[in-house]
Amino acid sequence: MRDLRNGFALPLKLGPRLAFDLLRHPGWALRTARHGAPRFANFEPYAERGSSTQSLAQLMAGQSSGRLDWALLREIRDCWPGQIILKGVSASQDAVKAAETGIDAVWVSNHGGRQLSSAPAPLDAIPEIRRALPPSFPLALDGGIRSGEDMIKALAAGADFVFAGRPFLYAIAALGPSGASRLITQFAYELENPMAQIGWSDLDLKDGAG
Ligand SMILES: Cc1cc2nc3c(=O)[nH]c(=O)nc-3n(C[C@H](O)[C@H](O)[C@H](O)COP(=O)(O)O)c2cc1C
Repeated sequence: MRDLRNGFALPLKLGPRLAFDLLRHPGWALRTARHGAPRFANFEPYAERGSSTQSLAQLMAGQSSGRLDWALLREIRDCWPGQIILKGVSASQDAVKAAETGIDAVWVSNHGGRQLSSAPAPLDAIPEIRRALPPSFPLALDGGIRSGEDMIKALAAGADFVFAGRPFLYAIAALGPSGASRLITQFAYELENPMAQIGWSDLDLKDGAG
């Protein structure tokens, strides 16, 4: 699966635009030359290091084949003694079925809108899902969370846990490794003002608060 379009052949092929990027970001160019292009560590058992973007995309597409139906989920449940969180749920009927199948928590998500452009926004989907499940059933949410205020909306709409994906990529791309902790500090800061505005003194009190 090794593809020679990685490495130095690629900039030459892509021409002046990439050469311009290399000149503007020599540190990045040197790191890439030394360590190779960034890769998904979780793909490593399945794809050779240095595989092309196209072959990784094919591998990924093979993972989304629609084979995961409720019967298979039941089999997985019966085989796996640990906890299972089902990610990608956006309909209350599916959330209820997941709970009936013995799933421990549901993660309301459209995978960042990257799989199906028309998938509903998790923030729109979660209130009905929350109403359909017992209050103590754990619900997580991600997708489009960009600020502390977004987190408050998700929590108020029924989430027990809120996650962010791409903001961490952006923060690290902009600031390097320290970007991740900087973003967490920023999120914490952004939570404080809306909490004060709506009278939440503690996130644990959200269910009892106005
Ligand atoms: C580069 C990238 C790769 C992702 N790969 C997966 C994946 O393999 N499986 C998955 O369930 N979600 C995947 N996601 C979706 C994230 O887990 C998460 O649901 C999404 O990024 C949340 O939305 P946000 O980025 O708007 O916060 C990926 C997201 C990005 C940006």
